[in-house]
Amino acid sequence: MKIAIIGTGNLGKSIAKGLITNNAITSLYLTKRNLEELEDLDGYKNIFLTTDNQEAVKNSDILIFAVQPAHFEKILNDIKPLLTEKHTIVSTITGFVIPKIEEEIGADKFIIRAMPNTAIAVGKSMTCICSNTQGKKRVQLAEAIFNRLGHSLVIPEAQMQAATVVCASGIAFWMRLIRATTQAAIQLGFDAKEAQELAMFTSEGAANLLITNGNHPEEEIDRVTTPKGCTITGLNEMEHKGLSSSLIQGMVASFNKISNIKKEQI
Ligand SMILES: NC(=O)C1=CN([C@@H]2O[C@H](COP(=O)(O)OP(=O)(O)OC[C@H]3O[C@@H](n4cnc5c(N)ncnc54)[C@H](O)[C@@H]3O)[C@@H](O)[C@H]2O)C=CC1
Ligand SMILES: O=C(O)[C@@H]1CCC=N1
Repeated sequence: MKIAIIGTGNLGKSIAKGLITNNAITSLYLTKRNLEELEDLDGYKNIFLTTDNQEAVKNSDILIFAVQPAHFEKILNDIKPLLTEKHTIVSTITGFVIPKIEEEIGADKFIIRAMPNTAIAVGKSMTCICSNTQGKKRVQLAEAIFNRLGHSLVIPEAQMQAATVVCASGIAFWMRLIRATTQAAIQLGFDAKEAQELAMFTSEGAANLLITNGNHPEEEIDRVTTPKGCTITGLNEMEHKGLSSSLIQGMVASFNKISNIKKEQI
């Protein structure tokens, strides 16, 4: 696959690392305004670093856009004359809806919106995907790419804003939970390194129980909560302090912020 990542910042670089580690490329063009931060990716076979988006577009078939929302429109305009039948446009840009992309480059283009997360760097991204009418013909291609780099789900575009919060921002939310459990483990007597080890692998185990068994989280909780025991005592105290409620309210606030990002683009 001849892939270009237009805007190799935090997310773009994570995608690049995932693609390289999984041998998922024939060639990979990485573009960025300042290439210094990509030095560690220099020198790999078939990887090209450039500030020239047009060069990347000409030499690639799959174009993954990972720039800030405010920069996307101008970049689309710059590369529009170079787009041909061979190109599949994959946008990871938050809040930039397909009708707006079609307005810039035309509804005849194969347009996919993908919402991955930074765990794509280690092949563990939960990526949601949707497309325009033309892009439906290439959704399977997008699924194939993102399934190599984790797990993917095709959704209607109307759910993309929610997917951004749950999956993309979700990495930060889960990190904070892991950090908080690490802090608790330190208070309970472990040194910092051990505390993080306990927190990381316990959260991995919890997620894997659900992935492997397909159970509801409460079924797994019932297996752990001994009557009159320490687990239910801790859980109830967390809920008295608003654990579930604060997570839900935070995610709804995050969702509402995306509506403002969209308005800022108009
Ligand atoms: N960071 C994340 O976890 C996620 C980000 N996103 C979306 O991905 C996009 C990028 O986010 P980040 O990587 O966090 O931002 P970032 O600011 O780290 O990366 C953007 C990159 O684009 C480059 N850039 C700017 N103008 C350019 C141009 N004309 N040509 C080529 N490169 C250019 C910048 O130099 C920068 O390296 C945003 O739209 C964001 O909403 C989506 C999902 C997850
Ligand atoms: O925080 C943000 O706005 C972007 C979108 C999801 C992850 N990072």
